[in-house]
Amino acid sequence: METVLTVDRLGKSFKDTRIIRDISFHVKKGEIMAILGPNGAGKTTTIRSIMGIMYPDEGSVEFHNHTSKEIPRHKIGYLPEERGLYKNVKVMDILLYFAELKDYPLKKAKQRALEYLKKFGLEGKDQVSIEELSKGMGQKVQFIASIIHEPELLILDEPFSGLDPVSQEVFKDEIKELAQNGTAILLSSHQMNLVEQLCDRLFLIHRGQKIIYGTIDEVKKEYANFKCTILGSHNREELEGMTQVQRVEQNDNVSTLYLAQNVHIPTWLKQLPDNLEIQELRIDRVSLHEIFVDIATGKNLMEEGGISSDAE
Ligand SMILES: Nc1ncnc2c1ncn2[C@@H]1O[C@H](COP(=O)(O)OP(=O)(O)OP(=O)(O)O)[C@@H](O)[C@H]1O
Repeated sequence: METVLTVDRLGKSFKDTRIIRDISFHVKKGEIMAILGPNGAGKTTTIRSIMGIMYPDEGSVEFHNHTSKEIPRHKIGYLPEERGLYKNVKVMDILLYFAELKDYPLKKAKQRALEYLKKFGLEGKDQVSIEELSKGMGQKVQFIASIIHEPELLILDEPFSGLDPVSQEVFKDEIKELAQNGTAILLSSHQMNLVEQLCDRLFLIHRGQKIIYGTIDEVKKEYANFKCTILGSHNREELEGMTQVQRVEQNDNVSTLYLAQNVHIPTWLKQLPDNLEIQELRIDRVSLHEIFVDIATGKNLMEEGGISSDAE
């Protein structure tokens, strides 16, 4: 698939503080790519630099073959992190205003606006003023505003924040459908579970730098080691001394053993000590959520392997 957006070695400082450095990734047509990271990691700074709202100090942003001022902004849709639309304007008027800003034909925009309002459960709200909508409804209208002009590239900064689970599903389905129809999508989030369900690739950023970059499958294969959870009373040192155990966590009488990347589970299970008390035993892969939390809190599950900065 053709590459729509290329971000190359982006860097940005505020005063003397480096906020992001050496950020490089691309987004292809029809693909959903996530920028993930804890609060303050640099997601919004990266997105604002791509959008030209902020000027990066280093690196470049390319949309197809266009750079900086030549980028045709009307082919890009953007849902900013800060929500809010003019309060005393009618829903349809605001949507048509956004379409006009992007030079999109108004008749077509009106039709699309009505279709989307219906799809998002806001049928009949087109003549209601924004201030009469709930926060979630307002967010849906803002989402429609970002896609009204059929953008080739859609950038969504925290699209799911503040939404109830049902609205999250509605957004997820719509984002998937847009990608299936060829839109290149870049979204930021700190909700690993949603990213896992929705995205093709992810870029994990922490303290302004790349930590992991790859497809969801690659990331899982490379970082989501096995863990073994055993119910029973155990001596911690004994568990720590077992082969291929990298780390042990204990909580009451539940012990979790984090295993090495190349462990062969059937072989490993066979060598468990005869005297080990097992009331229950479970083998799972470490979830992407756990990987995320570990990185964000500076703990490293994969102590031997470490977190690579070259996942691609
Ligand atoms: N205008 C600014 N002046 C100075 N520092 C800034 C400015 N904007 C952002 N920062 C700093 O840059 C860092 C990254 O912020 P950014 O908003 O990009 O993070 P984020 O990953 O989007 O976080 P969140 O998930 O909390 O929205 C933070 O430490 C923030 O304080």
